[in-house]
Amino acid sequence: MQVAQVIVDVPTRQTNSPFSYSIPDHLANQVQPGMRVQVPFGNRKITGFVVGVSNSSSFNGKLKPISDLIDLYPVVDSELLNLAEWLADQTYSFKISCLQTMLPGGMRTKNQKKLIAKNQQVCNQYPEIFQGQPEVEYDRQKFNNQVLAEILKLQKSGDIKVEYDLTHHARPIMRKAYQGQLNQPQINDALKSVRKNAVGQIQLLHMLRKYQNDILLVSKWASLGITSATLKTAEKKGWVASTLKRHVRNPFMRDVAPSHPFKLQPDQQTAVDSIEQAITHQKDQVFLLEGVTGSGKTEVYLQSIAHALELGRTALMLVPEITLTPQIVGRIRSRFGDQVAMLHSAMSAGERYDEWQRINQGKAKVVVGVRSAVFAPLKNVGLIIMDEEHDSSYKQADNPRYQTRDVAKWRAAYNNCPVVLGSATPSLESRARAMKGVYTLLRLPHRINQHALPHVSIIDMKTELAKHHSALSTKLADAIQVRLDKHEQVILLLNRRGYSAFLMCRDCGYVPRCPNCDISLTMHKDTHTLNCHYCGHKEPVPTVCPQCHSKRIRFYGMGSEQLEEQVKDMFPFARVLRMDVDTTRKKGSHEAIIDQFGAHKADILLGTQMIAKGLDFPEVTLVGVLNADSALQFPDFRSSERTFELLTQVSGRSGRADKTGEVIIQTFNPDHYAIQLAKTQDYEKFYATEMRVRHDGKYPPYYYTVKLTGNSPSENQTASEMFGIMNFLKKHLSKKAIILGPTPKTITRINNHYYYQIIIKYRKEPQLKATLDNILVQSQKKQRQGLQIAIDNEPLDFM
Ligand SMILES: Nc1ncnc2c1ncn2[C@@H]1O[C@H](COP(=O)(O)OP(=O)(O)OP(=O)(O)O)[C@@H](O)[C@H]1O
Ligand SMILES: [Zn+2]
Ligand SMILES: [Zn+2]
Repeated sequence: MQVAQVIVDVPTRQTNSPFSYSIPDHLANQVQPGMRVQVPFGNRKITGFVVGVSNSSSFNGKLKPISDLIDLYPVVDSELLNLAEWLADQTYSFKISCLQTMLPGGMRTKNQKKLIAKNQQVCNQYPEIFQGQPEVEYDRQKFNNQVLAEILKLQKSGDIKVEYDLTHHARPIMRKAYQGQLNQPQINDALKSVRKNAVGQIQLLHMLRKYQNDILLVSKWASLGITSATLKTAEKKGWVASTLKRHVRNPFMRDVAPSHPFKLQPDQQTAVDSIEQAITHQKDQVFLLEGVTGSGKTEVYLQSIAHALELGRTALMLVPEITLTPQIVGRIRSRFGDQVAMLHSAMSAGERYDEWQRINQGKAKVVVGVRSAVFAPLKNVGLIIMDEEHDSSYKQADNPRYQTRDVAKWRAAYNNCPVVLGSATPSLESRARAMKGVYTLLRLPHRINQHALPHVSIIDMKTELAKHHSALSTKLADAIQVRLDKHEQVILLLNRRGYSAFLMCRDCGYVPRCPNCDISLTMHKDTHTLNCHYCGHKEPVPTVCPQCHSKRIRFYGMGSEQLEEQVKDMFPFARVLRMDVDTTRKKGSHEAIIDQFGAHKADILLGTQMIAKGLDFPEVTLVGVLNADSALQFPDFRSSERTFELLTQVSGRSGRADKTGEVIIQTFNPDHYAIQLAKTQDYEKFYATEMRVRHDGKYPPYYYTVKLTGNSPSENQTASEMFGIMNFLKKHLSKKAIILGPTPKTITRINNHYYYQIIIKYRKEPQLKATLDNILVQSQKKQRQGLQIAIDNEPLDFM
């Protein structure tokens, strides 16, 4: 008898040990690791992942059989199964959530499946499956066990393809299409009969010769030079027939002209050589590519990827949240064309599934994507790149709370390939590792063609605001005017981190707060509501103060919309584009804004963090930062690092080509070292200064850290449970471990749950792993009593 080891999905009773189930005869030799199945559990049927199959069982007694298959082929390969094991261990989470994280969103829920016959012969040979149709819906009720076994065999041999139909999530898009109806002699006859000046029809007939009975979308015909008017005429003559065809979703949305590799500059060449060496010799070496903004890091990535492809291997390139990447994606596609697959959060479930399939089937050789793409089912990986490796979007905030960098390194070790971590402002963790020789440091200290880094000046807004009340300092306003006169371009950054627009009564100081959370409500002008960003609570904007009935209840803080109005008032002839969450909600609008700015159809691009990174426009010679320090007030040990990074990145958008760039930074903390060092763009000095701060404060990278968070509807319960956990930790860890807390979190109440946290800082704690594993197991019992516990290994912040 065959036995399957199954990781089951039972909320509040999770465990990392698989359960054994017997494999019923009709599924003998068909159940494989990496498939999802349905199994009985108690008196329910639940989903599970098969992680192993064996021929006997150590379990004495009768095993329950697997009830049914959810997948007809493994959706997770052996590499990813291994990875899940490691990930669960690393992040103190359950294997089931790791496995689910690896699948594209649309596949996590139950979907209809389609069976597609390889060819007509297969279709005819198995009428019990296909009933004469080339494609049928997989309906478990319709097929008995014997037919199911047959389907599984045919799918294994490649005679049947199984596709997940995401109809419920993303309907297939059907578009008008035309199909040729003529054979070659008929085409010849038609050509003789048609008038000489009917150019369109003649052209169409020639196309029919080539495409015969193919069904082509109207858009495809158009690209061949055939108009829909010509097609309609041809339809009347019976040359073509109209029909509908499934439009294959193209997440790139537009074609990209091919590009060629640049001749590398010496520093770039040295970097590419080292990376290529590691690819060729299959070494899982980690490189830190530290290059100032505009030093040509992207070109290094592209040529290294090309090398991996030449050796018949694949490449994975990770980028921060996609808002900043249309330009980068364009550059990759222009080099590698259709071999590129893309995975990011702005794509629909259907698009992501299509791309996932292309990768899984080996059709895509280069994957570009955000954090979750690190789980792309690429085989034979030859190179992994992480652009902007310091970016905070690489850490997942929910279970499993993984750091993409660690997963990338794991996969590199598994595939014997190098990892390239690239940044102008590497995370202190990575740079410290490079100093120790754990990573290989590659540096690009100069901009391409020796272009100078832009000149940066700092404006003290305290003195500025004493003089006048404008968001733009005199110096910044003057500098903008100069650019407008010279017909150059300007980028203005409004730093939104830790900053939002709120309502306040001018008479009594009343600020509307969320009834469920300890936080003030944020003003949303587009919907004209006050929203809570934590629980989703919404209420109308009051016209009188609920506390003192004054009418002087006003809106405070500057949103990008207000900034746009002010800029337009000051420069009535300037063409201004605004990029923020409101203007980029519609699909493709982000690209549209960037294209427009790139084509110099606007003079000023203003926006939030999304404009800070990755943009490469030669005409931009001025960057203004409206409020550099809104992140500095955060009680967060990384706030200086974040501020320095952001200022360096956005400054790097200025003067990237022949024209010299200028940057003007407005701040209330002109003397803060993060701002002073951003002025000289001196990463080395920043690194040295910040390392001292981290050393003195016993912060990473000198200490390892773990954050434990607990929440429940009762503040008393949360606090007392967290005290219990603290005592447990004290008992099991050494005297050297630093245990901070429990303390209420910065925002203690969210959605009427009370949050407390404990921070552990340590250098060496052999008992830590076992202790936290114990807490993880206990957390399931606590959860049933209403307390949620989260363990965050190496948290991004202590807030
Ligand atoms: N070897 C080269 N010769 C000529 N031009 C190059 C070369 N390498 C890169 N470039 C060009 O120089 C510009 C800057 O390069 P790139 O955008 O790759 O830098 P980067 O370091 O990735 O930038 P950032 O980190 O600031 O976004 C680009 O326009 C790029 O096309
Ligand atoms: Zn009031
Ligand atoms: Zn709320």
